[in-house]
Order: sequence, then structure tokens, then C-alpha cells
Amino acid sequence: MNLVLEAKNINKHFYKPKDFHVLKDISFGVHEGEFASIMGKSGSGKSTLLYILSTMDTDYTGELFLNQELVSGKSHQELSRIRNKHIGFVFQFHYLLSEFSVLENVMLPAKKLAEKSNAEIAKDAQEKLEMLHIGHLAHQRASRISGGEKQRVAIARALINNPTILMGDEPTGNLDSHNSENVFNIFKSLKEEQGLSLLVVTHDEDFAKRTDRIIQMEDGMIVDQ
Ligand SMILES: Nc1ncnc2c1ncn2[C@@H]1O[C@H](COP(=O)(O)OP(=O)(O)OP(=O)(O)O)[C@@H](O)[C@H]1O
Repeated sequence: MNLVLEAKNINKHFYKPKDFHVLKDISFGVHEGEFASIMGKSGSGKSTLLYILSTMDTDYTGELFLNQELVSGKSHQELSRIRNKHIGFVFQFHYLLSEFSVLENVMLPAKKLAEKSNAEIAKDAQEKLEMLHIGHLAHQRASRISGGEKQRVAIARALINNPTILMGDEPTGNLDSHNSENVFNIFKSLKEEQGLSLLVVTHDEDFAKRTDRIIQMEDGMIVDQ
């Protein structure tokens, strides 16, 4: 099975207020169609690692491959394009633009990529919303929908460019148990029905236990996977 993401000997330091070796020789991979989770105590380095894996942070040593292509060392411009095309990201907070409609929010990453006409992008966005059972909300303002709906819109937006991998940093952290369960089920069906690869940082043990693999972090190291 192909690796969609591979980290080799990733090390990172923070130098302020003093030298702190936050990630210590991290190596692991995510296979095509795998749903993996990262767990670990607060401060163990999970978010720091995810920001490197998603190419948002380039200040580290080691090698990062996406779809078997070495991405470390590339320019910010190249990384921005790779990230937009290959990585979908869902955060704890939805970061929707509240004055825009749901549909416009979902369309944004595809407009940035500029590979399709606006009409095609709108059609794709509507399809993603239908898939997540919120098609009827397309023309609502993003500020006028519930928290659980906002997170589903954020997932639709993360999927609009048909990424290779979907990453999440505590994507259920702000949701009640019912909406968390919804998000888990959406992720699971994306894996099962579309073969999507997923990598999710979570504190929710119940969520992690039901993923294919738990990557356990402690003190900047992977101690179990
Ligand atoms: N910009 C920074 N400068 C210095 N130290 C930082 C910086 N960002 C994070 N840290 C420290 O690095 C360590 C790892 O932080 P990180 O946010 O990756 O942990 P985490 O496992 O995601 O924690 P949580 O579960 O609380 O989100 C922590 O000790 C944190 O205080």
C-alpha cells in the first residue's frame, strides 16, 4: 500500500524563551486509505507536528513526503499550492467567513486553486454539501447556522479540492457528543466510501480507539503506534 504521507527524522526546536527540543526524531507514515489518530498529553507536541505535516510550518529538520514527493525545502509558493491541492484541514474552530454564504465558504479553496470555472466550483461545492447532508444550507449566511453545521461546512470546504489526505487538529474539540459522533461517522465514511486517508489529532479516547491506528506521543516522541 502506498504511503500518502511520510515523515523521516523530523526534529524541531523552539529557541525562545530558551532552547526547547519539541519534536525528537519523529518518523512514521500514513498509508492510502488509512484513518490514523494522534494522541498524547497536552504539550507533547501533537499540534506542532501536525503543522509541519500539513506544510504550514517549514522551520524543522528532516524530510517530509506527500504522495511520495519530497516537499521539505520547497518554496512557500510551491508549498501553498501543494497544500491547497493535496491537504484538507479541519481545525477545532471552523474559521468560516461569517458574512459569506455557506456555499461561498466551501468554494474558496477551489477559487484559490483556479483550475475550474466558478460554475463548476459551485456545482462541486453543492455536491460536497449534499454528501454531508447540509445541501439545504448552501445559501444561508455562515453566521446563521449551528455549531455542528458549521463544522460540517468546514469539512466540505476541506474536501472541495479532493485532497489526498484530510488532517484534523481536534476537529471535535468544540462539539457536543452528538455532533462529535456525526463528525467521526463522516470521517469514517470518507475512508470507507472514497478511500480517503485521514490523520486526526484528538484528546477523545473514544474517537481515537475507533480509528485504524493510534500514534501515541509523549514528550516530543512517538512512543507507540
Ligand atoms: N511558539 C512556541 N514557542 C515556544 N514553545 C512553544 C511554542 N509553541 C508551542 N510551544 C511548546 O511546545 C510544546 C508542544 O506544544 P503543542 O501545542 O504541539 O502540544 P500539544 O500536544 O498539541 O498540546 P495540546 O494537547 O495542549 O494542544 C508545549 O510545551 C508548548 O508550550
